[in-house]
Amino acid sequence: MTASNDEKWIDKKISRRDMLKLSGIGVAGVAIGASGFGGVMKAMGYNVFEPVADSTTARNKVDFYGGHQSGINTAVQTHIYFASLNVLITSKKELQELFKKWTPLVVHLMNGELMVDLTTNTRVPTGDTGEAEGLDAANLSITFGVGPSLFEKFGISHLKPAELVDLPHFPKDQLQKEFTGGDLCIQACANDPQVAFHAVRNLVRAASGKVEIKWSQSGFNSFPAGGGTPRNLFAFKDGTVNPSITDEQDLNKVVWVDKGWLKGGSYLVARKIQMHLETWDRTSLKDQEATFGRYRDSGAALGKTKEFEDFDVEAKDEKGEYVMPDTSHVHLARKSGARILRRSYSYASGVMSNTGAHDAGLLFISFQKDPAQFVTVQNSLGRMDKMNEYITHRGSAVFACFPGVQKGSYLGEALFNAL
Ligand SMILES: C=CC1=C(C)c2cc3[nH]c(cc4nc(cc5[nH]c(cc1n2)c(C)c5CCC(=O)O)C(CCC(=O)O)=C4C)c(C)c3C=C
Ligand SMILES: [Fe+2]
Repeated sequence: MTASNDEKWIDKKISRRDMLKLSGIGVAGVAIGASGFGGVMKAMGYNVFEPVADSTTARNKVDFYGGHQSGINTAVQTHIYFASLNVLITSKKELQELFKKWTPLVVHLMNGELMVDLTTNTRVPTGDTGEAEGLDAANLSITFGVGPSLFEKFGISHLKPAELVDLPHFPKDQLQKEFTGGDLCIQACANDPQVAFHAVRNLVRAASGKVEIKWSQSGFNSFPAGGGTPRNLFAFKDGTVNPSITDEQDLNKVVWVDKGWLKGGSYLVARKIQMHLETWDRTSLKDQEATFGRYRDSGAALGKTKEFEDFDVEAKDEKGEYVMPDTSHVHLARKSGARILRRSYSYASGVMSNTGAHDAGLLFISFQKDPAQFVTVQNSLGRMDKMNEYITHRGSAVFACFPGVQKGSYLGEALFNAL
């Protein structure tokens, strides 16, 4: 191939499909030596010695590089695959190498490309597991966080931000160890469930022997045809009152950490909350609406007509009773005075083996500049929230999500620079 041809190849953006076809060169038996394959890799834009760029031509692509990680102020996608990981390695150097290794792989995944496939030899496992072949980037976002236990494990407790502590026990919590905690998390969200799963699967596979999945949960959000707020499994619009993801000033107040190595990052709180659908389905619509303090169909606050109309939690009717009951979920959440960015997904994972009831609910996820914001809201809901009759908190975790990555840098660099 001439130099000019080579350049033409380099300019060409190559999709997952093209990459598999090229990998097929090896399958067809054409001999490509190590340097030859390096040339093919280069032609594909995969130079292992250079940082990988965000594709400018990929369809449905979320950018990787920027001031913040993707998956926080990213428009909510239809699917999530959330994984909480245990770290098996013990040296700080190995941990740093792991994040350096993951960084370009994440860019490839978010570009809708296959992970770097260093072999065309069909006698060895392929670099990418392949199930995202033919699918585009599907607005994949990938968010990494580190849990409190990671700092203890690596003897770097002095770098653990004071805010990063396990959440306190809340009244009515029935947490199960198998859905709680973790050294690291990977939140993969996409508009295709297989793209989200493929991302986590391949990142964990690339770190084989270094990490293991402690617990994971998939989830979904279904948006109305014309757009708008998705409904949760209790059929109520969920996500109406939330900071705007385009209002950076407001996100600075609510979401982004403004000090230390975590500056530009955020804290992720995950709660796996079972929703007792059978009990809910036996409840009258009036009681359901009193539970949330909103109308089911319109999503408006009780006493209002439009979903996004503001309301006064203290407003009373002519009988002197709260228009929005003071035991309702929204009344108590609003009265807490704390704000968080909610980014939750419904889940349905078969049945509970002990009861035969649906194992379904909400993978509640919120981002905040301090986990104390979540704690304030949860304490306000406390024992009073009428919704407690219909839910059980089963899992819990908190993670510090790194700031965004600039080209040439890698995930978590600020933490490793502080070592
Ligand atoms: C501690 C934080 C919260 C938990 C846990 C939580 C669980 C939870 N919520 C719903 C459904 C709805 N929540 C709604 C509003 C709402 N919820 C929280 C916080 C937690 N929810 C806040 C801060 C708010 C906004 C309050 C406000 O200021 O108006 C609503 C109403 C619509 C909306 O605004 O999104 C619904 C519906 C479920 C089902 C659930 C656990 C399973
Ligand atoms: Fe809520």
